[in-house]
Amino acid sequence: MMPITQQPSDSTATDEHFVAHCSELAYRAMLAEVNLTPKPGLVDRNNCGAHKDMALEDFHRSALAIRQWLPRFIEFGACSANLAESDVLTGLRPIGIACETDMFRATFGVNTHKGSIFSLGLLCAAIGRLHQRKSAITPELICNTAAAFCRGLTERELQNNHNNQQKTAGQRLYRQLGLTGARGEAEAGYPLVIQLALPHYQARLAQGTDPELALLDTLLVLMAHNGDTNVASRGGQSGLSWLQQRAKALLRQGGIRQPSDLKHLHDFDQECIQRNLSAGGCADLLIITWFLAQISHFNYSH
Ligand SMILES: CC(C)(COP(=O)(O)OP(=O)(O)OC[C@H]1O[C@@H](n2cnc3c(N)ncnc32)[C@H](O[C@H]2O[C@H](COP(=O)(O)OP(=O)(O)OP(=O)(O)O)[C@@H](O)[C@H]2O)[C@@H]1O)[C@@H](O)C(=O)NCCC(=O)NCCS
Ligand SMILES: Nc1ncnc2[nH]cnc12
Repeated sequence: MMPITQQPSDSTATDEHFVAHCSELAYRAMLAEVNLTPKPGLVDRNNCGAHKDMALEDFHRSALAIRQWLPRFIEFGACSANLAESDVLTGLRPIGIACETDMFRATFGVNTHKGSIFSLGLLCAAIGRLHQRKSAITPELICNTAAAFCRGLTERELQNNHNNQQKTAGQRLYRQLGLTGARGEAEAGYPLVIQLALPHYQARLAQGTDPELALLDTLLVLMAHNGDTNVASRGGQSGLSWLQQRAKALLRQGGIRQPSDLKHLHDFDQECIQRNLSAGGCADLLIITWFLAQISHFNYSH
């Protein structure tokens, strides 16, 4: 994997270019995911999947609202580069919450990208920190840095959360099923992306698979392995196990390699709609996978 190479310089103009470029890739990652079709249970160009309260246009408006915050995450990561990693999240969170507020304003209160903001915010801040410290910028280093920002997060917000009456879906599902959700993935350094989804996507591309088919196949890999709290919140443990087994079975049959395989995804989509299951957490991890794949191509010198 080719790292983003860096040479020392004090040029503000190239820094601005760097921030703008990475932000644009993060924005395009959200569009690449939501426009990808057909995705089982998720919102796409064909339908709203298992969702009754959101459609493609909501995601486009939401992504536009988030776009303006992406440079802020990178800049905060750069500004806080001298802080200990464990102190970064405290400063990053208010920016994430303000970005969430803009997302909810753009969607009239619907949760389109809450998980995506959390993950993209962490990764963008990690990129800003690595850039400021003149480090190489690889997917592994980015995710390790995000993990270091989140050290102790699941313990603080999930394990030690007994007395909080106002539990989020993630906190409730941790108590019920032990799922650590978006926090657990981040604190572990996005292992599902780094060890499974990203190598899978890159291998498919290297084999010459059409990029959209490669991304759909990668979504199946994520669905087969992720303890997605959105799926569990809608379908319980049995819904989550069903979805994982269904994705595994499709992968065993060869996955999505050619256009004729798409009929399997259409069937899977109808079954998810019938069962009211949507893998929003997998969609977020797919956004990150696409984003990191682009970042690893970007050969930047400053
Ligand atoms: C730390 C937060 C993520 C807190 O969130 P919460 O306690 O609610 O935690 P989770 O439920 O665990 O996760 C929240 C969202 O994360 C996505 N997600 C779920 N599982 C995973 C996973 N295994 N790995 C990664 N990401 C995961 C998921 O987001 C997506 O789905 C949402 C749409 O689904 P939908 O079914 O419609 O959901 P609802 O509308 O909520 O319910 P329904 O009524 O419709 O059924 C969409 O948001 C996708 O993005 C989970 O929803 C974080 O929110 C937080 O603390 N934020 C503050 C800002 C911050 O800290 N920022 C710091 C860095 S910038
Ligand atoms: N396409 C999508 N459908 C539903 N939830 C999502 N969260 C992120 N992308 C999504």
